[in-house]
Amino acid sequence: MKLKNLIEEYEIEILKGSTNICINGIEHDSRKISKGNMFVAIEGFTVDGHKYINEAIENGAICVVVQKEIAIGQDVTVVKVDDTKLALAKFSSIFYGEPSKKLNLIGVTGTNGKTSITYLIKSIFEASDKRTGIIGTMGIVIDNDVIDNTNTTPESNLTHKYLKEMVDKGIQFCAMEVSSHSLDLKRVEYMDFKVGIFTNLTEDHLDYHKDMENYYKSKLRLFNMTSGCNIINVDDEYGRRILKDLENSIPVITYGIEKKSDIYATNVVCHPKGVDFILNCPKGSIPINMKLLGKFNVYNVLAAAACAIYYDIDLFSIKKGIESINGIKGRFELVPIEEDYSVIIDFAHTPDGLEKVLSTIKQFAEGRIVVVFGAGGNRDRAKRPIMGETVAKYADLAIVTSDNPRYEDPDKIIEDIIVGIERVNGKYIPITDRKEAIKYALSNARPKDTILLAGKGHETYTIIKDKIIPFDEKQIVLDILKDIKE
Ligand SMILES: CC(=O)N[C@H]1[C@@H](OP(=O)(O)OP(=O)(O)OC[C@H]2O[C@@H](n3ccc(=O)[nH]c3=O)[C@H](O)[C@@H]2O)O[C@H](CO)[C@@H](O)[C@@H]1O[C@H](C)C(=O)N[C@@H](C)C(=O)N[C@H](CCC(=O)O)C(=O)O
Ligand SMILES: Nc1ncnc2c1ncn2[C@@H]1O[C@H](COP(=O)(O)OP(=O)(O)OP(=O)(O)O)[C@@H](O)[C@H]1O
Ligand SMILES: N[C@H](CCC[C@H](N)C(=O)O)C(=O)O
Ligand SMILES: [Mg+2]
Repeated sequence: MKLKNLIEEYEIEILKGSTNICINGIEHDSRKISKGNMFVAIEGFTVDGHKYINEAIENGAICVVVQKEIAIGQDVTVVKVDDTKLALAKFSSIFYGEPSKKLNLIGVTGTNGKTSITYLIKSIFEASDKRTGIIGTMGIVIDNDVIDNTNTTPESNLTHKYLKEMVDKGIQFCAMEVSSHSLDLKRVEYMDFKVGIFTNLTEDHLDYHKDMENYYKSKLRLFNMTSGCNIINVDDEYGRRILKDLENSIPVITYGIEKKSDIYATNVVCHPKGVDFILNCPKGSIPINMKLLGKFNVYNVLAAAACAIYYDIDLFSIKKGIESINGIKGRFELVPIEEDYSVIIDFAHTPDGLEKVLSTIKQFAEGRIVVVFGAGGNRDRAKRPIMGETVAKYADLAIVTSDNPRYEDPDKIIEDIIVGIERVNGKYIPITDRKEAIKYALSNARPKDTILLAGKGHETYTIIKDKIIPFDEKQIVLDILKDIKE
C-alpha cells in the first residue's frame, strides 16, 4: 500500500523522505521487521522503541514512525505523530482494509468469564451456521486453526491482521476478549465493535490500574466505543454503574439471575454434571441442560445468549449451541483418571474466580477439598492474601505453590498468599515447586477427595524470568499417577 494513502486521514508531520513509497507491513517490534515494512516506535514500560530504529532499518524498514524528534541518517521516510500507539492502531486498521467494519466484532470485557463467553458465542453462532472466529487468551481461532497469542488482547497491528484473515475467509463474526490493559494501552482504538459484553468486575490487576475506579473506567471505555448494542450483567454492581455512566445511546440488553433484566435465568438447578435452568428472553423461554458446572457459568451463558438474541438467532439454535459444549479447556476440567478421588484443573487466578469454583465444588464434594494454587509474579500483589483467604474458607488443605513467578521470588509470593490463609486459621503447606506440590496432593489423596489445581488452566508452560518452560499440568498428573502405581 502507498504510504501517502495510509497516512492521508491522519495528522502527521513528514520529517524526511517520500510518501510515494509502498509499505508491505506494519510492525512495532524491530525484531519482527522484514523488508519493506513500516516500523512504529513505541515508548514502552520496559524500553523505548525509538532506541530500536537502527535495528528496524537494518532489518528492512523503509518508513519509521516516531513521536520524538530523532535524527535518522539512513535513507528512509520518517513520519512524526503525537502518539505512536494511536498511529499504530490507525495505520493498521487502514492497511488491512478496516476489517473490523467488515465483520461483526463482539468485544467481551470484565474480570472473569471472557474466554468462556467467547467459546459459548462460537458454539451458539455455529449452531446457527454463522462462522465465528475468536481472539483471546487461548489464541486466535480461525476455523480449525488456533494461532498462539502472547496477550489476551493482542497489539493493534496483530488484531487487524487476524480480523482481515477472518474477513478474507468469509467469517462473519468474531468474539474478542478485550482486556482492561488493551483498552488503556490503546490496543483496540479504531476498532468497530458492534457489540460490547460486560461480565463482572472484581479484584485483579491493581498493580497496573492502582485502584478499582481506574480499573472500572478502563472497562467502561469499551461500551462507549460500540455501535450496535451493549450487553450488561446487572447482577454485578459495576454492571449497574455502567448503565448510569454510559455516554453511548445505542440499545442495551441486560442479563442476570437476581435483578430484573431482559435476558434471565429461572429454576436454576446446579448438579454434579452441569446446570439445568430456564433461559428467558423477550422471544420466549426455553429449558437448558448444560454440561458446564456452576451457577457462574449460567451468567456466561446468559451473556452469550443475549448476544445471539441481538443477532436474531432462534432459541432452538441457542439451546443447541449451549448444550453441545462438553467443557472448555482448563476451565473446571476434570482430569481423566481412574482413582477413587477426582482432580480438577481450573484457570481461577482471582479471588472471585476461586470463590466461584470452590463454592461449586463445595456443593457436591463428598470428601475433602484440597487446593494446589499460587499467584502470578509481576501481577497484582493485593489479590494474593484475598486468594489465600478464599481458598482457606473452602479447602480442608491448601497447598500453596508457584504460578508463573516471572521475575519475582516464588517464595515471597507464597508468603503473600499465606498472610490471607493465616488470617482465617486455614490449614496449609507451602511447596514451592508446583510439580512437587501436585505430587504431594496426589500421593496423600484419600477416597472421595476433590483436588483442585487452580490458576494455570489451559497453560502448558510456566514463566520463570523471561523463560517459558513446558509445564502441562494435565500430563504431569497422569505421569505422577503412573509413577505412583509403578
Ligand atoms: C504491561 C503490558 O501490558 N506490557 C505490554 C507492553 O510491553 P512493554 O510496554 O513492556 O514493551 P517494551 O518491552 O517496553 O517495548 C516497547 C516497544 O519497543 C519495541 N521493541 C522492544 C525490544 C526490541 O528489541 N525491539 C523493539 O522494537 C517493542 O516491540 C515495543 O513496541 O506492550 C507489549 C506489546 O503490545 C505487550 O506485549 C506487553 O504485554 C506484556 C507481555 C504483558 O504481560 N501484558 C499483560 C499485563 C497484559 O496485557 N495482560 C492482558 C490480559 C489481562 C487479563 O485478561 O487478565 C492482555 O491483554 O494480555
Ligand atoms: N462469570 C464468571 N464469574 C466469576 N468467575 C468466573 C466466571 N466465569 C469463569 N470464572 C472463573 O474464572 C476463570 C477464568 O475464566 P475465563 O478464562 O473464562 O475468564 P477470563 O475473563 O477470560 O480470564 P482472563 O482475564 O485470564 O482472560 C475460570 O476458570 C473460573 O474459575
Ligand atoms: N490473563 C491473566 C492470566 C493469569 C494467569 C495466571 N496463571 C498468572 O500467571 O497469573 C494475566 O495475564 O494476568
Ligand atoms: Mg481470557
